[in-house]
Amino acid sequence: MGDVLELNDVAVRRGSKMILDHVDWSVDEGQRWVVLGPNGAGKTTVIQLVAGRLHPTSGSVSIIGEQVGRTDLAELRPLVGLSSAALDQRLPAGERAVDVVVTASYGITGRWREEYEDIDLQRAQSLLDVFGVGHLGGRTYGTLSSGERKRVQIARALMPDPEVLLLDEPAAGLDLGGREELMSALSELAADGRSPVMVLVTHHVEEIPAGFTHALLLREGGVVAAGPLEDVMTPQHLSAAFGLELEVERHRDRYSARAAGAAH
Ligand SMILES: Nc1ncnc2c1ncn2[C@@H]1O[C@H](COP(=O)(O)OP(=O)(O)OP(=O)(O)O)[C@@H](O)[C@H]1O
Repeated sequence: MGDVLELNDVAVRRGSKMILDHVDWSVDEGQRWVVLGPNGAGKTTVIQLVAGRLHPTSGSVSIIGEQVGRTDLAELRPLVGLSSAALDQRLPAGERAVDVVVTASYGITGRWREEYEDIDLQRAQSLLDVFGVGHLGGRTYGTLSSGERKRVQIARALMPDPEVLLLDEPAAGLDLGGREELMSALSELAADGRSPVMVLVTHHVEEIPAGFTHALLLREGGVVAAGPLEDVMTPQHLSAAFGLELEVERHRDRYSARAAGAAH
């Protein structure tokens, strides 16, 4: 049984549509997972379940040994740091980047009348430093580029020192330089034994940071394959997930994929 996250025969239904069906997934301490699959495969829905934001229609979801439905979701949420596009839209454009990070200790978006401890502000600043945006702490969030915002969001997700870090498409919309900088920051985080369990959602095999250990491959709400990265990232599994014949290459610690037979 997964110590950290566990899905047992999970289904999620919306109206007549099964968004997830018969999903089993187990995540242990120290692992770094990528959740990969085409549009509409159910990746964000899986993340919402393990973030304690959504109840399954059937089956069971456990977060750090606590079963969703039997435990107050409000108690589970601080254990899980989440960075997603939906959350980004709720962050106030007029707030300083450092405040966007520090408010996460209080589980809120938007600084109001709270007094923050110096130690919290120092932690927020050092997390911004780790992601290379320490010099932007005093700038308002709305003035940051999308790449800078992504890094502030990840710093925010790490602020409460969560047990699990969930990153839903962290590289979406970034240019090549921004993507590669983010990949290298995430690789460093993945290599640090003090980091939380990490789960990263993407459509692109090129966006799997070096140092990630496992993959969950989804298609149409079901699991195509799950396990150690090298076992899952085969042409057979990826072709089945994406519905076309793919060639897959690994160069050092990074992957790339293209349609089989495409001009080289
Ligand atoms: N509230 C809802 N009502 C109906 N259908 C929904 C609802 N939420 C999600 N879906 C559908 O469930 C499916 C899975 O959605 P989900 O966002 O989890 O997929 P995804 O793999 O993250 O997709 P993408 O890569 O496009 O972001 C999609 O077909 C989506 O249209």
